[in-house]
Amino acid sequence: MTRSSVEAPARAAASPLVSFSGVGVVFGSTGGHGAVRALEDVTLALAEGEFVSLVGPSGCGKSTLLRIAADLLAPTTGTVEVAGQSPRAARLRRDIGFVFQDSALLEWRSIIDNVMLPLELKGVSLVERRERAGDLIRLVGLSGFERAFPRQLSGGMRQRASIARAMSTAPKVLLMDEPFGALDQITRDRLNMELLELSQRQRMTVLFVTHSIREAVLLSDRVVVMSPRPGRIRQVLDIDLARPRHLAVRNDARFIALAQQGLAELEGGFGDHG
Ligand SMILES: Nc1ncnc2c1ncn2[C@@H]1O[C@H](COP(=O)(O)OP(=O)(O)OP(=O)(O)O)[C@@H](O)[C@H]1O
Repeated sequence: MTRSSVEAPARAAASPLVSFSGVGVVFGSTGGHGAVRALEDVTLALAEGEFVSLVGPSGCGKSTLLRIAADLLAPTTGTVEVAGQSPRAARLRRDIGFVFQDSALLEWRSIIDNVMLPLELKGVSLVERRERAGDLIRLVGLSGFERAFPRQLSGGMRQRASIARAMSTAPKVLLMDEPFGALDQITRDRLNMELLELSQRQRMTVLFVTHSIREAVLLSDRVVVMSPRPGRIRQVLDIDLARPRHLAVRNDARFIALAQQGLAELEGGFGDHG
């Protein structure tokens, strides 16, 4: 059955885990000379366990939206809730995990020490930290590399470690900003599959930024296409492909049609702008 994109936000609104309501962001003084309107009137709700991707032209405010949810930035207008509370409260309760394009691991700490860091900050005992970090390292396929340092790992392995670290506090929401953008295609495919499996198994709510429409369609329940700056929601695509998904789904006619539709929306956005 095909769900329309009009019904989808209502479904998410039933018990939203993340909600943006009328969010706008202006950098610099509002109305001032150097002011940059990054986002305008963004309203979006993610249901618990939902995987939503943001795609849009460079500079349309995707990272800005993620940073707002992560409490790294306050919106100029509008409101945001994460797990029923403000982003600040959600961050302090460690309900949010964040993964960047560059793994941003601490180079002087071993992999297990990196994964344990959020637990350390939360005051979890050393015994429990070791156990949980060990489990996560196994989960992301890095067994045997606990004592290695980040520089000894490949890019894909570093991203796996980064995902394990973000998941260490069992966050309700995982925010991912182009996490696989710097990886080769084969590693990226493999990590896409692992992320799909992990997010389903842990019932995590994921907000994922990517430049690849195909990656967005492969992973998501919904794909949000944004307009050029100031970023607004241009279209929400419902990805009605069955789960569990495998890489081969990319050959299905429905996948190809959805990816083409997303691309057309993106290109249309550029057309409207110019
Ligand atoms: N701290 C800041 N001060 C001023 N302008 C900023 C700041 N952060 C972001 N911007 C501007 O806001 C706009 C949105 O940036 P953002 O990084 O969110 O876009 P994006 O869609 O993630 O881009 P990309 O796809 O290239 O990563 C850009 O024009 C950027 O230059």
